[in-house]
Amino acid sequence: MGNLPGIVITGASGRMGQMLLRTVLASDKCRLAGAVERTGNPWVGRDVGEMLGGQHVGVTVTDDALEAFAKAQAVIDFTAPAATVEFAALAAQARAVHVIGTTGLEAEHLAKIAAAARHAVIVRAGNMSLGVNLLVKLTQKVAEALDADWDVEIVEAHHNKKIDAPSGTALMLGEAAAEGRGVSLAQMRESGRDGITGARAHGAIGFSAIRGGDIVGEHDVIFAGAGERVILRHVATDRGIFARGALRAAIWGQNKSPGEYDMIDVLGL
Ligand SMILES: NC(=O)C1=CN([C@@H]2O[C@H](COP(=O)(O)OP(=O)(O)OC[C@H]3O[C@@H](n4cnc5c(N)ncnc54)[C@H](OP(=O)(O)O)[C@@H]3O)[C@@H](O)[C@H]2O)C=CC1
Ligand SMILES: O=C(O)C1=N[C@H](C(=O)O)C[C@H](O)C1
Repeated sequence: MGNLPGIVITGASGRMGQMLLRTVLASDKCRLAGAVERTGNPWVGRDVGEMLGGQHVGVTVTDDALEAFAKAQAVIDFTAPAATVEFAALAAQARAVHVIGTTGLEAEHLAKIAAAARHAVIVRAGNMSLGVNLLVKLTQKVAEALDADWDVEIVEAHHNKKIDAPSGTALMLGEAAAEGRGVSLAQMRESGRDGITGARAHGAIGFSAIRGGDIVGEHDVIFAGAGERVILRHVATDRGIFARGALRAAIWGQNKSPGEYDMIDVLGL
């Protein structure tokens, strides 16, 4: 047990935090080394098992991230951009692998994460599931095969508590389509159409977001041509797929050289 990699979960009380805690506790490949929440969160000071509605597991939720990270080999972090940037610096200080699932990261956050990755292993992906990462590769392949007369539209649907759009996954798929076509997503991206928008720009990569109920996550990549459409789709029905991917990344990252990696690296796709 002592030799298994110790994992800390940040944002422990969140939707993904709770799923990650359950996944780590059920795994025989790692052990739960800590759980972090921010100061004032009602989980701080309580036993993880109790907060998950079961038996005590002997791990108390803390708001001292550095102290928790120092005792661990990996940190799995599905929180919010400001928190993730802070955790990246602390995980690097503790030389712990930092697995980042947080989405909505802007250029300023990405620059700080890249700086932390000079000293530690960071695995970051807007979607940690096997299925979506396979879809990313397929999207790139299809975009390579079809010319820009095929309009690319990415449609995503998520639960009504999601705070960022387009989703991290949609952006990964958009990047893959752009790469397949040999263009820059920043230049071709078209989102949030409303009103008299004018005709669609040739070669644009469009994004639409649906928010409602408890949708876990659904993504369509539509290649719309003249007289036919190719649609690539992924439907998530259980957050366990993200947690299992993140755990795999945390274990994969042990003994790797410092740097930034993604799930395509982890899965060897
Ligand atoms: N890459 C992937 O595969 C996936 C990524 N995600 C992403 O993961 C993130 C979290 O999603 P979800 O679990 O649904 O969100 P929740 O809102 O349920 O959970 C977020 C957690 O992070 C904590 N948190 C937020 N800000 C801070 C901070 N500044 N310091 C410390 N803790 C903080 C929250 O604490 P508090 O409640 O106190 O605010 C909460 O516990 C999102 O960015 C989402 O898009 C989600 C699923 C899959
Ligand atoms: O916030 C979510 O829930 C999810 N976020 C990720 C994203 O932004 O793509 C992954 C998944 O779709 C669920």
